Amino acid sequence: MSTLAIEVNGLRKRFGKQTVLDGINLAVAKGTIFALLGPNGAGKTTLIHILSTLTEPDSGHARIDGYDVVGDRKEVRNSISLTGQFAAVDEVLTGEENLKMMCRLSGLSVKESSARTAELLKSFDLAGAAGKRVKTYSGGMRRKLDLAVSLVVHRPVLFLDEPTTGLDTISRRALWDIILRLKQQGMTIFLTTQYLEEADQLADTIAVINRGRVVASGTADELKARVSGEVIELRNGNDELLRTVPTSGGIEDVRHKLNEIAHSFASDTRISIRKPSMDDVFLALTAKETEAALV
Ligand SMILES: Nc1ncnc2c1ncn2[C@@H]1O[C@H](COP(=O)(O)OP(=O)(O)OP(=O)(O)O)[C@@H](O)[C@H]1O
Repeated sequence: MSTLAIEVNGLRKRFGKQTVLDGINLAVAKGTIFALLGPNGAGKTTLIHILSTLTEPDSGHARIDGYDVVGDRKEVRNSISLTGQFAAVDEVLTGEENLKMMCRLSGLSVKESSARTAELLKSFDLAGAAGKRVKTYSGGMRRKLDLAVSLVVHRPVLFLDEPTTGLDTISRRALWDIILRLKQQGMTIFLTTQYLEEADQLADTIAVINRGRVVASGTADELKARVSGEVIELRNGNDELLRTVPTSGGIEDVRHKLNEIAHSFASDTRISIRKPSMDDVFLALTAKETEAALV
């Protein structure tokens, strides 16, 4: 049996004249978290739609748990849960009513539905709000409920399209904890995000997508290593970042870089040298692509 939950080979998709996916290749191991990172319009949602059988590719192949997304649509649908950017819950109903309704629609008996609903409300920390109408929920509570609704029936692969977009830091961290717990339970999780920190914190493997192509993939550390050397950071007296400058980290290069720029900064400017962050990697990779496309 394959150890891969998701395999994508040469996937292409056009909308009219626009090539949205331009030959995507990916592999996601079972029981891992994979993050697809890319700017607005990079093609992330389109790829999730193809992998979850909502859209057909023009060419190429993709398999979920061994099933082909075009040839075995029913099997693929039975292997996945999907949570989109906008919650598919009924706002007039309470959280508990939404969950029970989804349980019943998924074929559980009344008794099973009550038990599963209670279990999900507890594990998503929504028990206190179970009897409140969803329209009174905060963004974080809604997102948790949406995720809980998609997990009524256990499926091995979970797709999360920008799960924490628009949430505050506390709600974002609460969702990260839930996502990590789902991985511990053995799920494979494929998420898209525009947040580098999210990919860095959660994902075992990351692919950076830009203009419909994977421009880099690997672990967060492997990607960071692609931006060679170190980064000089300059901050003012209030610890506000003024500028970052890439450097090899060697004494000669650091001296040279500082000599070049020192005269433009106030005398109380502080410097530190650090390893590249995911932000540096992302900017370097997507900027390179954009430059290439403009030549
Ligand atoms: N059904 C469609 N018809 C025409 N164009 C589409 C369709 N779906 C997506 N596109 C275009 O394809 C491109 C990629 O869109 P997609 O939603 O996949 O990007 P994304 O990376 O998910 O971006 P975002 O982070 O903004 O959601 C965009 O230019 C979008 O306008």
